[in-house]
This record gives sequence, structure tokens and C-alpha cells, in this order.
Amino acid sequence: MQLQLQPCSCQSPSPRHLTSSSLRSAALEQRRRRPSRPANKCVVRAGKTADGPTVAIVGVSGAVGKEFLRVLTERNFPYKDMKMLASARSAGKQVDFDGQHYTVEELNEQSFKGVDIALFSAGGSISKKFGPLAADQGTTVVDNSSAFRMTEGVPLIIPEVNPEDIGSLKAGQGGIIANPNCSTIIALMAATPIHKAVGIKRMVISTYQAASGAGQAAMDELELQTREVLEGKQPTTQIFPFQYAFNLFSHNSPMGPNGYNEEEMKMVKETKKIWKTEDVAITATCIRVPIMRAHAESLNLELASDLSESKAKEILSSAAGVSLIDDREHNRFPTPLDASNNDDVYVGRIRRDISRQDECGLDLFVCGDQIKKGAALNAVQIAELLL
Ligand SMILES: NC(=O)C1=CN([C@@H]2O[C@H](COP(=O)(O)OP(=O)(O)OC[C@H]3O[C@@H](n4cnc5c(N)ncnc54)[C@H](OP(=O)(O)O)[C@@H]3O)[C@@H](O)[C@H]2O)C=CC1
Ligand SMILES: N[C@@H](CC(=O)OP(=O)(O)O)C(=O)O
Repeated sequence: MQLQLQPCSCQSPSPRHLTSSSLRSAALEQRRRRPSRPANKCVVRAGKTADGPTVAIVGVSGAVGKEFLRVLTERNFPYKDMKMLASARSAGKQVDFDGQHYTVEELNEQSFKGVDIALFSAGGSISKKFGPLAADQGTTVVDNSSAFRMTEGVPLIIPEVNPEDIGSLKAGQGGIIANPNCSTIIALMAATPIHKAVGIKRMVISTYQAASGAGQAAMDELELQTREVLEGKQPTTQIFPFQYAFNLFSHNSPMGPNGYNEEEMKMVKETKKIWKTEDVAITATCIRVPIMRAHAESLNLELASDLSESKAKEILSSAAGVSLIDDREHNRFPTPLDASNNDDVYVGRIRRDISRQDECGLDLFVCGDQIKKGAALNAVQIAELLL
């Protein structure tokens, strides 16, 4: 059986195909603004190359794993060899990458021999078991799970936000780097440029999260349920305990004793680690909505000093990896479909918080592709910093 690397059925029309001039310029901006690599990094050579790293994808058959392969191709990531790893369920299946066929191997203790970079996305328990083992063998691990994000000494990196925190880690020298939670990445892509400019004292976040965050099986169930509901059938509920299509619900991660679920607490804790401060107050409400692959978030920011709307727009429009869709006249703001399959995080509804008398409050609405910038793209950008 072959795992095909084709555009998924949920692929949206790209903003490039839409007619509004604001969208066209957003798309152009998006191409122009790749996060800049620090000047001391080597020039990246494209594609298969004898002096590139050997790269392993752990969880290659999953939603994020497949996206890793797309992003590596899109970015012409240099590699000498590739290793495709998943569970016994996928072992023996074929994966096509960069014009070559690869056979998926079952992950085991020997999998990392000669591997310089391993991109992990097979869940926290796999990362906990195999991440340190790989690092001990000289593999530099970029881990998508939450297993090591809050571990002291493990860098938690968004390349546009805190690339310096990666320190001296390099491909093939061992070590673990954590990819933040997708909701955290998407929020901080927009909030950090504002934080760096004037300081954020308090952030109130509300999320509208896509099915992709719960894996390929949840995406499949949303598609199936949508069809079933439209056909008047009882929806299949195997992944979530209740109907997902035409519905929404509080995020499915475990609820803690303080009434916050794990997703919400990840946003709070990871933001403080990435911003290196305990002096920012953060609260979040995370909601799962019947959208396929892009998260939306509302951010209410209390600022340390005044910031006009026009200055906020100026800051955000020059931020790497951020595109503005903020057309009040036409009521045109970011949608999850704008972000789907695209690299950038889209920001709009940029407005002063009218509940305050001063200019120290700002509201933003943000959309980002959960699988791309929220996971695979961010991880591949981290891997680029290791070259
Ligand atoms: N940074 C972030 O915000 C995000 C992080 N993630 C992380 O990535 C993980 C995977 O997400 P996603 O791709 O959406 O999930 P999927 O359910 O779509 O895929 C899971 C992958 O893990 C593999 N896997 C499962 N068990 C094992 C095992 N015992 N040994 C080896 N491989 C195994 C699966 O292989 P098989 O098909 O053979 O079962 C599959 O390739 C999440 O659990 C999360 O930790 C995900 C999304 C966003
Ligand atoms: N944040 C994802 C879930 C996920 O994979 O989170 P994490 O990488 O923090 O385990 C969601 O939308 O549900």
C-alpha cells in the first residue's frame, strides 16, 4: 500500500486564487517574508545532497508526518538520506518523497543509527521513550509533542520569535528541541511583535481549533459525520464522545483541578517560557470547532504602554511570517480557509479595546494552519537552524 503525498481533500482555495487586492498582497507578502536565518548560518543547499544531514521522520504516516514531507519538499530542505518511521501498523508501506520511494520502517531502538536530525510527531509517549535514546546516539531531535516543552534546558522554539534560544545545537550532535503547541505558536506569531514593541501585561485568548489538532482520525471523523448528518444518518462518534459536525465543544484535552484544560494551560506556560517572563498574565479558553486544519484565535491584549491602531498595523505588517487581512470597508478579515495550506499566520480585526479609556488595549483575530505553521513548518524551520 502507498501513502500518497497528495493535497488533502480539505485543501482550501489559496488566497492567491481570490480576487480581493488585500488577499493578493497578503499572498505576495507571504512569499516575500520567509523568516530570516541568522547571518552566521550556512547557506542551505537544496534537496538531496551528499553533505546534507540524514533525516528521520517519526510518525510519517500521521497528519503531521505527511505534512513534514510536503514542507521539506517545499523548502528544498537539504538531506543526504531519509528514514521513514512509524508503528508496526505502517511498516512495509511505501512513501513517495522527492521522486523516490521509501519503505516505512517500524520505529525501534536501532532506528537512529546514522541519523542527524529526527523530526518526531508520534505522540508524547513515543517521544519520551525514543527522544532521549536518539539524542544519546547523536541525533538532534525536533519534537512536536508536549513531552519536553517545559523541561529545563530544552529549547522551546518559534524561529521568528526566539531563534537565539536554540544556542549551539547542531544537526548530528545530539540534543532535543521542542516545538511549541500549535495554538501557542499561532498566538505568539502575532502577539510577540506587539510584546517586543510595547510589552504585553495581560493576554486573554479564545481559540477556535480545527480537527487536525486531534490527528488524522479526527479529520476523517469530521468528514464522515458531515456526510452522515447531511444524509440524515446518526453520526459516527469514535474519536469524540459526541457529534462534532455542525457543533463545537470545549477542547478535548484533560480538564485540570483549576477548571482549565491542558491545552489552555500549555498556552499559559509555554508563552511564559518562550517570552522568558513570569510577569505576563494569561488566560485562555480553548474550543474545538468543525474546521478541518486551521486554528483561529481571538487575542485581547493589555499593553504596558499606548499603541495606536495604525502603529499596531505597521508593526504586524512588517513581522516575519505574518500577513494582514484587515479590510474593514469590505468586512474582510482572516478565515481558517485563508490560512489552510499556507505558511503565514493571518491577522486582522486589529482594533483598540474600547472597554479601556486609554490606548493600552488591543484586540486581534488570528488564523494559522495548525498542521503547517502550528506543527510541521515550525519544526522544519527549527531543523534549518541546525544546519
Ligand atoms: N506542535 C503541535 O502543536 C502539534 C503536535 N502534534 C504532535 O504530533 C503527534 C502526532 O500528531 P498527528 O500526526 O496529528 O497524529 P496522527 O494520529 O495523525 O498520527 C500519529 C502518528 O504516530 C505514529 N505512531 C503511533 N504509535 C506509534 C508507535 N508505537 N511507534 C511509532 N509510531 C507510532 C502513527 O503511526 P501509524 O500510522 O503506524 O499508527 C502515525 O504516524 C501528536 O500526538 C502530538 O504529540 C500534533 C499536532 C500539532
Ligand atoms: N494543540 C492540538 C493538540 C496537540 O497536538 O497539542 P500538543 O502538541 O500540545 O500535544 C489541538 O489542536 O488539539
